Amino acid sequence: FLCGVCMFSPCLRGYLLYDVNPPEGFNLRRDVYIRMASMVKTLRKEGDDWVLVLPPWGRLYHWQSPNVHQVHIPWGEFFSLTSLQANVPVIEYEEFIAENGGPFIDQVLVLQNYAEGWTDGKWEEKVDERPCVDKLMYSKDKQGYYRGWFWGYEETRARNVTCISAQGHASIMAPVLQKNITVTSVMLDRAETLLHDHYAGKDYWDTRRSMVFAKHLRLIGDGFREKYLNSTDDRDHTIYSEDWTRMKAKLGSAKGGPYLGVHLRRKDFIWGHREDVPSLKGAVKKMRSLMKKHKLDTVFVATDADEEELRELKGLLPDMVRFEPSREDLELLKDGGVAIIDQWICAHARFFIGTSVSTFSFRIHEEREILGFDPKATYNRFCGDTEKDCEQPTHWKIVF
Ligand SMILES: C[C@@H]1O[C@H](OP(=O)(O)OP(=O)(O)OC[C@H]2O[C@@H](n3cnc4c(=O)[nH]c(N)nc43)[C@H](O)[C@@H]2O)[C@@H](O)[C@H](O)[C@@H]1O
Repeated sequence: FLCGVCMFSPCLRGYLLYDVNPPEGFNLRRDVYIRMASMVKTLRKEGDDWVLVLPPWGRLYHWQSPNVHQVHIPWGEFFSLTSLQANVPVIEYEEFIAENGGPFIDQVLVLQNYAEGWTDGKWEEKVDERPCVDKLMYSKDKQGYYRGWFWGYEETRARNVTCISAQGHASIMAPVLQKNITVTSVMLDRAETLLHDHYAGKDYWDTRRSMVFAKHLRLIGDGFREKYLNSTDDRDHTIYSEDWTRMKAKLGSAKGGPYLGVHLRRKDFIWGHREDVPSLKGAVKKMRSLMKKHKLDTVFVATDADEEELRELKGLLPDMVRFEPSREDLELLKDGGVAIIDQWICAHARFFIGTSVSTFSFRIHEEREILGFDPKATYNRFCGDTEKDCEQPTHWKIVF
């Protein structure tokens, strides 16, 4: 077992696995990674050799391109593993299977909120083993092992599944794992239940900076910028270092390419008729006024709009530039790769405007913060057509 054994004998490795509520999208999942990385750092402070197992990407609600195989996707397809590893020890799930001698997870802890909510309206950090509140997404097989989604790996089994009510920061789980768990592999399911240890502090930013996009995606984005947007790092003062520990651009140093970058979130953001999301007409009006104000002739639009809305948008804004991969490229890049390239291009624009409370837009803000853009050119969002108090996004200043 793990507790403190490293001081006296060869260290056993603890594997921390995790998963997130199925409907959550790509960019919230990237945020949960930051919380889990922080927890592994806390666990390692005691000297134990914990490693974070990267949950394979797949079956995401928003990744709907037909006939593209989108399951069992390793993190290396989207992010630079060496960069992640320079922050905290991580391994891909298939490496875990190899190291662990098979697809067995010793213990799954399903995190849940307290059934009674916050007692007396008072916030306190707490964690307890409790009966499961929701229907368990795991079922016992004939041999007594638990089956579950497990990122689409049908052969994976858990030896034990328990529910834990947790309220607090990610690291409140560290003592639970250190004191009570005498196994080598633990999976936290519904890991989004835990909060950030210190949102937007140094540790947050270290992990965020380590989430360097995979090189092939950056290269495709850079090639597109040069070819269609007249944008190169030299001219735009956005020189990037693959080694994130050396990437310390001063805010205001980046100029960005001569285009307006837009993230226009649609689909489920408009189905709810949200007050803070504009009509296409409203959005295009805003784009035109920003282009005029910032003397930009080109606009790059990243959007998840459906076919019908895209047609309407093209009619309203015939000169917009979009990244539209061929069928073959889409099969290689997958929806996740295309999303990253869209984000990368938006991150290099002279001026950026995104969509209210979209984590897709938030991740672009962070990327621009890392590249050294003036916050005024980054923390902007569309307002709903009739929205009265259109509060703009918060500037989360980078900390080195
Ligand atoms: C309401 C909530 O919204 C949350 O979405 P939100 O924060 O925008 O952001 P995400 O969590 O990333 O989910 C949106 C997904 O839609 C696609 N998508 C959205 N905008 C673009 C775009 O401009 N370009 C490309 N290529 N793809 C886009 C992409 O797959 C992305 O991961 C969801 O995570 C939750 O599940 C929930 O639906």
